[in-house]
Amino acid sequence: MADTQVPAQVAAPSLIPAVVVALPQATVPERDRLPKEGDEIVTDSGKRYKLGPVLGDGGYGTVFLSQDDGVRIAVKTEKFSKSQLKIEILVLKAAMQANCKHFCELIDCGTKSKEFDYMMISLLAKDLHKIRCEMPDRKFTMNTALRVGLETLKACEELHRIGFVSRDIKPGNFAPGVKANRQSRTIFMFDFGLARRYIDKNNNVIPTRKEVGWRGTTRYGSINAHKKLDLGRRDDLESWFYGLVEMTRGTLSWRNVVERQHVQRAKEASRTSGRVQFLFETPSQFDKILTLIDSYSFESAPDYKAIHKLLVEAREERNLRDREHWDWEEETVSTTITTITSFSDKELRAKADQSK
Ligand SMILES: Nc1ncnc2c1ncn2[C@@H]1O[C@H](COP(=O)(O)OP(=O)(O)OP(=O)(O)O)[C@@H](O)[C@H]1O
Repeated sequence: MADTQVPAQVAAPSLIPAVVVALPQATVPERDRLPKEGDEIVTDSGKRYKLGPVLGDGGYGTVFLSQDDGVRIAVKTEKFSKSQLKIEILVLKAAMQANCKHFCELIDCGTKSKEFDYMMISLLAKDLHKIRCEMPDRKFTMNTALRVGLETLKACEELHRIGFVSRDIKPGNFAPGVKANRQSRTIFMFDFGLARRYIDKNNNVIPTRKEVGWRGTTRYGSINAHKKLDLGRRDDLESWFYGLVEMTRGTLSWRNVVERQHVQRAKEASRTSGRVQFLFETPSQFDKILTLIDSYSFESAPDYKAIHKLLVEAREERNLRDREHWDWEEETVSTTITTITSFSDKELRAKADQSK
């Protein structure tokens, strides 16, 4: 109702400076205003993206469903003054240049002056944390857990290959692609808000800055993160490993521990007296993977191949076959053939229907 203020101005025009009267309120950008469902973003190239239902909320913004030439996509927006999208865009551009397989395509990006930053990226299904929590016993079958382990390890390797560390590796930052893009068996890494370059222009590892602040998520942070040390590739892999154990077992020894310091102690114990409990009912290869990761220093280039080989070995020991369905695909039960649809695909269709 912008018009409601006009009568006062009309009644006493001589009291109001001309510049104020002439300036329509709608043209003044409201600092850090986020868009909402139904709004349209017009990019610098003039392309228009209508924002559909909200897919998720982040710390500084909102992710929306949208469309690009009839293809469903995601639009991530973040408040102008808080935005971490610049680093995310840097990572996604580098990933596209290097033909990485485990990152969203960056379709478009830009800034709505003083209000918000935005980027248009390929659509993903529900993240691995949410999918796991919907599984019986809150864990994946061994077949899916190990395949997810292989896919997410590849994603970490790709990120490191293009010169970045995530510093926030966790199941909630990985998601399968959508069936419509034929990507439901590829796991994508997303959310690079805490990412950082770890190599300089000459491909040398940037020396550790020793103590820095806390980075990441308490449950999955490496022991170095607890010690507030600079984080490198090995720390991403330590976090990856915690996620892998959780997806395989359905729990982590420190799941119900709240205090960050106590979580650190539980992680330290998981290398000594608590190791058996930590790795309970996981493949014997997990113990070897943990030993390998723990042997790396800040500068080490991890041996991704060796970890990959151990995961493959765990699969072979159990005769697990690639042809079997993944936990988020609907099973083909006896003679009743159901369509293989990811949960998220269904939900997205429902969301899109609701907004029609
Ligand atoms: N490409 C995508 N496709 C579908 N949903 C997405 C996509 N990217 C993000 N989302 C959804 O939006 C949520 C928030 O996204 P993201 O984690 O990137 O934001 P964030 O602000 O960094 O979040 P946080 O504060 O949790 O770190 C995700 O949990 C996910 O549900």
